Amino acid sequence: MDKQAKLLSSKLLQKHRLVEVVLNRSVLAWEEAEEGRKRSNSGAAHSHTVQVCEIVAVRKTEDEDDAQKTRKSRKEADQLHPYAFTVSYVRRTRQHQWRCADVTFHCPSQELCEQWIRVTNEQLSLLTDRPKSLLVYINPYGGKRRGKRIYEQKVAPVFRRAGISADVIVTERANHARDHLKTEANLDKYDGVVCVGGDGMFSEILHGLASRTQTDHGVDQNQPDAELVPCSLRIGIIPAGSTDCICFATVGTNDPVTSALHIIVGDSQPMDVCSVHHNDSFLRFSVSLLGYGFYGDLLTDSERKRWLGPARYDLSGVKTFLSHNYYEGTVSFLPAEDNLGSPRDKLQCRSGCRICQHKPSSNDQHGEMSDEKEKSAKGCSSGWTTIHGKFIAINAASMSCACPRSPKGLSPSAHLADGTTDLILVRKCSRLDFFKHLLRHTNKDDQFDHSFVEVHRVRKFRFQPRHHELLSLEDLSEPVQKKAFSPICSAQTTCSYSAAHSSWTCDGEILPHAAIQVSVQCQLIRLFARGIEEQQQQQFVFEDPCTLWPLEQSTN
Ligand SMILES: Nc1ncnc2c1ncn2[C@@H]1O[C@H](COP(=O)(O)OP(=O)(O)OP(=O)(O)O)[C@@H](O)[C@H]1O
Ligand SMILES: CCCCCCCCCCCCC/C=C/[C@@H](O)[C@H](CO)NC(=O)CCCCC
Ligand SMILES: [Ca+2]
Repeated sequence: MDKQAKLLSSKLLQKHRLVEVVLNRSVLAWEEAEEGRKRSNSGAAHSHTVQVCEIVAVRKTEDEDDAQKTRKSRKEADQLHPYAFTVSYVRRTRQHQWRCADVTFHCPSQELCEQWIRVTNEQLSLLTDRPKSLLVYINPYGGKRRGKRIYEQKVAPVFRRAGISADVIVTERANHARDHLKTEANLDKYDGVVCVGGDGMFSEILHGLASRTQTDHGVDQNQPDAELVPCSLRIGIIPAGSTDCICFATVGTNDPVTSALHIIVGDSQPMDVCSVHHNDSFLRFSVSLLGYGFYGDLLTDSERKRWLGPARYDLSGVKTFLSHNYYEGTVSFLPAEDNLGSPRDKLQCRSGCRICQHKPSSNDQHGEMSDEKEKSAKGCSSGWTTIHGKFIAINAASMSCACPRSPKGLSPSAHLADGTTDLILVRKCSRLDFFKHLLRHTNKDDQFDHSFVEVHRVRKFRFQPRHHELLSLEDLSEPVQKKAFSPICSAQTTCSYSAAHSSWTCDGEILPHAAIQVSVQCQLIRLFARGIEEQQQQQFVFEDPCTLWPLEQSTN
């Protein structure tokens, strides 16, 4: 099929200028017609192109405001073009933000106007990746408690314009969305699930959808080696939380309208999910940060300060930094040797990422090894690597974890969908050194370029706190009881403290066990996103802005 072949071509009026408008299978384009340019003595024609896949909707222009505006200032030529249609499309503005722009074309006859609407709609109906029906969950208490307003004022109008129907559930308690998805929701009715909230709310949606998928396929997710079935419904994230790192790292900005437009155009971004087990029982899934030590302590403290909103992280951050705790334990991991990238290669995961498209060899898919191979690997340490040490932080980042606080993230070169996680080990060091390491998360310097930091790209890892190594297997099945904090001032020049153990934060939730086994499930879910676009793909538009809507409101 020739994508360039013209489906329609007409001379129409746009803002009193006669323009040549062309539609083919991939593009809608318009530029001032030659006669118009001659008349107005303007030089070279400005041409405009919109990808058909980025058209939001086309409709007859019936809006009274539009009609009145044009009637008042009608010139002779306009009166010859009394019928109009409006195309709403995606316009890139700054820093990965998208807006919905409108352009209106006036036609000389009703037939021509209707033909344009019909043929454009026919092309849109061929875009089968676009969702028509969505199930939306809103957390009214996430972030600055603006989820409901953000959805109603910024997102619902764009969905309506695109002809998307949405069933909306405003959650009434924590885990409402998770439980509804797990057992009640009739998922056959929907083309996707939308989460309005932060990373914690996203985690609920992920758990509901992934667990439901395993149950429907008879897969027992308690088995650490079970091959999990990918979820068929995509998830859209409308950011309305405190960190929103999953949205930021998959879209490049935390902006509700941009996210809504990625949903409308039917984008699809596969994403790795870590499954976390304690012995043979499933604990949680993680897509962003699994952190022990610094981030575990920070999150534990910040949970008590939820009432402070996003500022709780700053306060708990300072407090945790000043405590300067370290923890002893053993980390074992299975390196992703066949992966194309490495954590320090400075290759960032971007839209259409080559590394995420590379499939690992069949016997290493999902990072799985046969039991025998794995056991022997552990025994002779050829596959698994074991490190014993005292750590200030152990972080596993399955994606960059970029967020407004740290625009390049915890692991700037981590990939969204390569089947690996970046395991970052920060050993005991002075407060000043740890501060320097943290500071590098906010600037261009390499946060891994310290003697006390190492980073490994892995498919699986385990952690055993030292405290537990002396216990029997039966004891290991008991939840870890947090010991009374009993600081021991170390003999170092700087004062560090060793409590018995920390907790793991798993995408912002605290895990009940310190001894965990983690396995990356390659591309278990898909988001309505496309990864961060390279800067040159952004269009910077300098001509007259067409109407951008919904009009900016101070809801964010
Ligand atoms: N109706 C509700 N009442 C109380 N808690 C809720 C409700 N709905 C969801 N939650 C819980 O609120 C927690 C926090 O929500 P959310 O992630 O949206 O915001 P946040 O914590 O401010 O942002 P972030 O996770 O990005 O830091 C989630 O763990 C979720 O389980
Ligand atoms: C001297 C200045 C030092 C500044 C250091 C900044 C380092 C920031 C790294 C931020 C990494 C965030 C990773 C995201 C994790 C989310 O799953 C989780 C839930 O939303 N949020 C946090 O853990 C919230 C984590 C908040 C950390 C402050
Ligand atoms: Ca990954």
